[in-house]
Amino acid sequence: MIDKVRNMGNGLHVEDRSGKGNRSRRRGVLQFISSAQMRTLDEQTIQEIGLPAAVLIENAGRAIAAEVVRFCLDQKVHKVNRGGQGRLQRRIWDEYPNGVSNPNSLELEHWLVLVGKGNNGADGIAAARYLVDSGLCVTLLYATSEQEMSIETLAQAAIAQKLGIPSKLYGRDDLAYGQFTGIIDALLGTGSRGNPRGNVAEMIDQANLTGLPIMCADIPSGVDADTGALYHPCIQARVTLCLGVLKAGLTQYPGAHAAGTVVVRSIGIPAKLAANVKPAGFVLTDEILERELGVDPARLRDSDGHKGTYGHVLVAAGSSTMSGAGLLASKAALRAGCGLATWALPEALAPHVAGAVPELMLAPVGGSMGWGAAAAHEVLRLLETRDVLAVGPGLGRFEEEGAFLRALWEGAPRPLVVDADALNILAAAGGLAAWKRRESATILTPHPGEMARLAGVSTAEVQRDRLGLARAFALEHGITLVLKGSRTVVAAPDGRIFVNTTGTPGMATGGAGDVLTGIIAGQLAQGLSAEQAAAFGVHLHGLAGERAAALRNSPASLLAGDIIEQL
Ligand SMILES: NC(=O)C1=CN([C@@H]2O[C@H](COP(=O)(O)OP(=O)(O)OC[C@H]3O[C@@H](n4cnc5c(N)ncnc54)[C@H](OP(=O)(O)O)[C@@H]3O)[C@@H](O)[C@H]2O)[C@@H](O)CC1
Ligand SMILES: [K+]
Repeated sequence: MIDKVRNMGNGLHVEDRSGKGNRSRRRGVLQFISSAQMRTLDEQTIQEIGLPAAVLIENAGRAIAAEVVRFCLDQKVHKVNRGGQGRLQRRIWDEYPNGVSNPNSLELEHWLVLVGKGNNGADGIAAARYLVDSGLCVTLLYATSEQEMSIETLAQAAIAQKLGIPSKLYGRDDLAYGQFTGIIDALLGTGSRGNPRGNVAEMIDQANLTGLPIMCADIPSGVDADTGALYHPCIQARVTLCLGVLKAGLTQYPGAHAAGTVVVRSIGIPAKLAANVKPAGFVLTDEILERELGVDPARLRDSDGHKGTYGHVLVAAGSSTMSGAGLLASKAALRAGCGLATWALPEALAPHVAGAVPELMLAPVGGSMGWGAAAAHEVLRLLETRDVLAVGPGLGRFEEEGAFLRALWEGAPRPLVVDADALNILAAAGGLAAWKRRESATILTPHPGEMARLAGVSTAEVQRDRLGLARAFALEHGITLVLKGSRTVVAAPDGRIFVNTTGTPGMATGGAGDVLTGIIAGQLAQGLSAEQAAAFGVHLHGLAGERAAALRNSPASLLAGDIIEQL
């Protein structure tokens, strides 16, 4: 199966191209691995199985060339559409994507291939051969002389020379970029280390400056394949043809942005070998939810179920200036399918919100003091007859906040979701290190700023390696972590990682996090485990956000409450 992970706004869209036409669906089993794992897989295939490197490179070259042809034809269809020439459009689609297209439709294309000295460069040269045979003009631009090339790259360069494919050596030969229609970046792949240097760095800068569409072999040169962090300089691509298995760094920003549309294609690594590799993580699709997490995405309900079957969520949230947070979280829990929800809130707030959500029960706590140590004990008493506690949205900061949260953390014998202000209280009190480790399921849902406070690092450090940090944190503290932001990362305490595929930039709006907390708590109440509830929760939250955004004139107009209505 060929999977396509398409960048649309901040979302991650998976296309399955195995069927007829392109159906944009979040389907397929998409796992990602590190660059070290990929190198091991390459080596095992070559050395243990005996499949020559040249075969893998041949497959890689053919896959890259096919994607370039596809890209060129897509561009033509786009242009034709604008000109309204429907018949020509149909003709192009008829010949696409099966086999090599009519060379006439590609003769004006002239692609420049940037060739590095490693095997990534070899892939680029192999691609050049297939492109020439498809009717395109191609020029190779070598970063280094032959003496520095890997054995495979040298072999490919010799073949290209015999075929008369034009080539230049960077720094020695003049080159007019104006003649080209596109660029293949085959400078650096999984063997890349640190900031691109020397000729490679100059070639990256110049390629970006041309404004031409860039297609990357395997990864964009300058992206950290494991974290998605950018080195300097870094290719800014239109498409990245990822070879063999999706690389972890392409799932996270800013690497995901530099990569553009990511297409994952097989290069002939035997499935048996690939199956032995423990993935670094999974992209959340329906299949992954079902296969890896045992979640039924259809959310079927028992025909003889009653409200007690689906659990009772208790939300401890809200303050006089942030009353909406508790309402949003509680209502989202109900819409997520729990049977009942109770909102524990400061007594003074209760009269102002009574009746706002008729399905919701209110439990005023804390007397005239509001939130404090005494309120915590009332919350724990309420929890005796409820299934899940979510704490934090709109809570604010208050005296006795550490004692309040510690009482809940150590005293709640039920699944607990900790969000927003409760995360900051947890960080300020040093609770993760000092308090008793919880036995029941615990989910923390920080955004990058809250994560930074919890981990004692800067926000920039969190964002530099979201996958690595989330995994290490969940493992160390035995909790399930939902690290929010584009491509939300869910890390389970056993070290498994899931990257969310749904959502829209419109969801960057106040209250959206409170809604997520409610959805996750609602799933926990229905009996899902912490990692099931967290992963399925972020998936549902994003889907609902997409639907809600589509109903508005602009995604920018999305309100958190709209997300709840689309659950
Ligand atoms: N393995 C296989 O058999 C197969 C591999 N395939 C393909 O090959 C890719 C991996 O190939 P690879 O291992 O040769 O590494 P690759 O990234 O091409 O080059 C690294 C070279 O660049 C250099 N260099 C490093 N960092 C640098 C920097 N910052 N700035 C400047 N230079 C830098 C470094 O040399 P150094 O500077 O250390 O002397 C090193 O020699 C993989 O992504 C895939 O596309 C498959 O398609 C088929 C089978
Ligand atoms: K590359």
